[in-house]
Amino acid sequence: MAPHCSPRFLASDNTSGICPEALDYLLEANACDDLAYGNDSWTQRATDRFRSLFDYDCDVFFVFNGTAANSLTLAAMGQSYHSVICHELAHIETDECGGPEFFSNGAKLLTSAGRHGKLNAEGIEQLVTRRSDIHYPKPRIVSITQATEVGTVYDREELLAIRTVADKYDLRVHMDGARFANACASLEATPAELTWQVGVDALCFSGTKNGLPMGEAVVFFNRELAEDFDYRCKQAGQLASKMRFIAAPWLGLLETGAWLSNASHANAMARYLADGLRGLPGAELMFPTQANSVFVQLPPPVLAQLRERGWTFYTFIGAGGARFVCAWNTTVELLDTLLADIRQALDAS
Ligand SMILES: Cc1ncc(COP(=O)(O)O)c(C=O)c1O
Ligand SMILES: C[C@H](O)[C@H](N)C(=O)O
Repeated sequence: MAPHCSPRFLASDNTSGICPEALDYLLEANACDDLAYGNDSWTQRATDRFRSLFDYDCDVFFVFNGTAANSLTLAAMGQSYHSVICHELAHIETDECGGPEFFSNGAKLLTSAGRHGKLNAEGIEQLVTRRSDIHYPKPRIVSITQATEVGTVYDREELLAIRTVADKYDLRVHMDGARFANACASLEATPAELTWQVGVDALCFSGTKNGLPMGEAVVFFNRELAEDFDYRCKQAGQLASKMRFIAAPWLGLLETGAWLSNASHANAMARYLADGLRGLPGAELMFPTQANSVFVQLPPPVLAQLRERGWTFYTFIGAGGARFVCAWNTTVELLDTLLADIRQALDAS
């Protein structure tokens, strides 16, 4: 890291830079002019690579960020009079500023609680069967976040249980995969095993949090839902004219395998941080650390002390506590410095 950089950014994996693999491919794509609006060779190669990665003839689109990916995908999966069932801590509920409701022209989000930030079949069924009258926005979509907003993951059995209840009530399954790579790494499962093989209809796969400068892939396994999605993107201002500069870095992640190694490293760093916190009197871990984020309860004076020392972390992610997120470039040295600062602040509090 350059000497002028302040490395104490653990608020989000969004604060990380571009990983080398993505940057190499970006620079290669920059060497020549190419066609615009996704007609370039890099976009074709990247979308083909996604079909190879998932071992499925899926439809793939690139948009700039995760809120657009989620909002436009949900709009494509149902009608304005439908509702979307999600967890009460879901990003689409808490942090997208009404984007899903706006782009779907009014679909309502119905929220359910669930242990460790996860929806479960019982909670979904309760919302679906609560009412059947014309005044109730008809449930049509279940949205799950994998890995979840609190750093846990859905295993295959949990995903299959959700698919079973979705089939029972003719619901479609959307997956917010802002940290999908972290879930694959955590569960040592293939992308196919965690998506179409367990009945996911559409996945919003984040590249931004995985080492890209920007860029999310919307992957439709249920291709009927993808009809005219390109027009939906264009109208929403999400059709990149120089799409090759999203596609090429994505290809870099996929062709080199960095998409998985970056996630594995981030997960390992989160486990390292959690292990260090576990031994500290006054620090209370809030959730199992199954992906790349760590939620911990710390006394307010300790949080204030950490901020004074330049550490960045979020405390608004709905579950309380402080969230530290590790990324592809997080180091043990950085975490040791954080742990030492936390230890010192706890001793002083
Ligand atoms: C779980 C989850 N979903 C979606 C998003 C949306 O991403 P963006 O901030 O790029 O709109 C985020 C944030 O980064 C997120 O944490
Ligand atoms: C919460 C914020 O919107 C962002 N999704 C993040 O995880 O950092």
